[in-house]
Amino acid sequence: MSKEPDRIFAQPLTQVPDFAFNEDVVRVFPDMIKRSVPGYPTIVENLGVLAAQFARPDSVLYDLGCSLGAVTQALRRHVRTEGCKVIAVDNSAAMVERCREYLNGQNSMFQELLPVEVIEGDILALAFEPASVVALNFTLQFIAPEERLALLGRIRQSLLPGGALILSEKLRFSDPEEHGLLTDLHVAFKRANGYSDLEIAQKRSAIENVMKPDSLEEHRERLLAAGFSKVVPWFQCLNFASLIALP
Ligand SMILES: C[S@@+](CC[C@H](N)C(=O)[O-])C[C@H]1O[C@@H](n2cnc3c(N)ncnc32)[C@H](O)[C@@H]1O
Ligand SMILES: O=C(O)C(=O)C[C@]1(C(=O)O)C=C[C@@H](O)C=C1
Repeated sequence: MSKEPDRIFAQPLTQVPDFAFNEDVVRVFPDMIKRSVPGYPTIVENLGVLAAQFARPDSVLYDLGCSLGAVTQALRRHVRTEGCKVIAVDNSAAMVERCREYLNGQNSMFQELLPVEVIEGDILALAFEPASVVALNFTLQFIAPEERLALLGRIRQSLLPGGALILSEKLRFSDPEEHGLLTDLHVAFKRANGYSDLEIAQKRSAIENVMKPDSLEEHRERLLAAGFSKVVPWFQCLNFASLIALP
C-alpha cells in the first residue's frame, strides 16, 4: 500500500472544494484514513474475523465502497468457507484501478485466497446476489440520506439466513454535550496524528456537504425498518462505530 503522507489540506486554500475520492485522495488514502478514523485498523482486521463467523458456503461476501480494498483483503485473510467469493464495488475509477493492483499483489503473495471481483459501479444500482456477509465500511455516510433506507432494504433481501451486514460509520449524537465532547476528542486524535488546525478545518469544510453522519438511534431504527431483526454495536472509538445487523 502507498505510504505517501496526506498533505491535501496543508496549504491555505482560497476556496475549499467539496471532498471527492479522486486521484489525489487515492494516492494518500491509506495514510488519510488511518490518521482520521480512530480505531480504523482494529475495525478492518476484526471485520475479517467477524465475517468468518457469518460466511455461508457458496455465497457472496460484498465489500461496498471498497476504496483500496482494505476490507476485501481482511476478508480474504480470515474467511476459509467453501465456495465463497468476494465482490468489491466502488464508483471511483481511481480507487478501483489502484484496488485491483493491490489485490493482484495479495494474489501473488498468498495461496488459496477467495476469488475476488472488483466492480467499478454505483452500489445504488447493484443487482445483489445471495450474500452471507455485506460490509459497508464508512460508505453509507456518503450515500444521499434519502437513498439509505432503500439500499439497506435491498441488502437485507439479499442476505442469507445466518449472514450479517457489518456497518461502520462516523456518528453524530443527538445530545449536544456528547456531540461536542466526542467531536473535540476526534480533533485531538487528528492533532495527535500530526494534522494541523488548518488541515483539520479545511478537511471539515470539504466533507460537510458530502458526508452526512447519522446517530446510533437513527441507524438502529432504519436498519429495523429495512427488515433487519437485530442490531448489535460491536465497536466504538470516540465518534466512530461499527454495528452488526442480523437478517
Ligand atoms: C470512506 S471510503 C470507504 C473506505 C473503505 N471501505 C475502507 O475500509 O478502506 C468511501 C468509499 O465509498 C465510495 N462510494 C461512495 N458512494 C458510492 C456509491 N454510490 N457507489 C459505490 N461506491 C461509493 C467512495 O468512492 C469511497 O471509495
Ligand atoms: O470525519 C472526518 O474528519 C474524516 O476524515 C472521516 C473520513 C471517513 O469517515 O470516511 C472522511 C473521509 C476520508 O475518507 C477519511 C475519513
